[in-house]
Amino acid sequence: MSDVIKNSARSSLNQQDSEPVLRTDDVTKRFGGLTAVDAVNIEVREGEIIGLIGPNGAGKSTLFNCITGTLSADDGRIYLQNQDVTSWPEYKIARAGIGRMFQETRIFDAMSVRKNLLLAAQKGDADIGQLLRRPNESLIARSDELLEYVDLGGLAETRAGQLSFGQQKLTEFIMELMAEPDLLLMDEPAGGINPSMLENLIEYIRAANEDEEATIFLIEHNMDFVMEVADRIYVLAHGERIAEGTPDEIQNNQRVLDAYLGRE
Ligand SMILES: Nc1ncnc2c1ncn2[C@@H]1O[C@H](COP(=O)(O)OP(=O)(O)OP(=O)(O)O)[C@@H](O)[C@H]1O
Repeated sequence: MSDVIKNSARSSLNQQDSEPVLRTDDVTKRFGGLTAVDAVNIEVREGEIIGLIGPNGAGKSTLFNCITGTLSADDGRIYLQNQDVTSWPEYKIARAGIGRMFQETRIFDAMSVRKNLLLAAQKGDADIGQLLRRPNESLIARSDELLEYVDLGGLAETRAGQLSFGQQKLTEFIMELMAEPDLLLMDEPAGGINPSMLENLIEYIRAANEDEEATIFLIEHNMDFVMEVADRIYVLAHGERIAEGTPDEIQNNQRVLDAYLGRE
């Protein structure tokens, strides 16, 4: 599996022509006198892997929270698949096709990996008892397929609490994919992952992107990781969008370097 990914040249996929899955139009969020997100415009197109970086306190999490409806934006608009979702509640945005993977894992330790995956696939009004007692075959097949993806094939019946932190993160990643989101937001996926596993994680994210057509928007502090995995990167500093470009462009952008050195 990983060889397939390694050998497949990163397709340019004509993403420039694809539809925006997510678009923010001058999104602004204030906390008292502090403008945490200041008229930020971003666009994530179908099939892209987009990075969101910036120094501590730049407004990255606040922007994510506005997109998912966890916080409501004070100004500006947010569009999901061209639909204005700005004032929608969080549950409705989640149902509209946004998945979110957090830094800390949210797995049920006492349940098997498989049950965690099946639960993650549930739609809002599913009968959970029924889902776990008599899961449908296609969901089981999908959970098997995704477990193979991240090389956790043998662990379906293992109690999730027995997995290592890295394995739990991978489980959480495929839990999100079970629900087939139009857009997956990932909050520091590389955080806490040991260095030897980082290359694998990059391959898994790319595999999901290429084979599952998952569109991914991720916050990341690990520069090597984000430069390798992302097609394009947005940079925030003090709530403002200060740059957008390919990893090469961002690495050579003086304004970005200054922001990280505290010169902004
Ligand atoms: N609920 C809140 N109430 C008040 N201020 C907040 C709140 N949430 C965030 N802030 C402030 O807004 C600014 C942006 O914070 P945010 O967490 O979005 O930044 P970040 O880029 O995600 O930072 P980090 O990389 O450190 O996680 C910071 O100054 C932070 O202190």
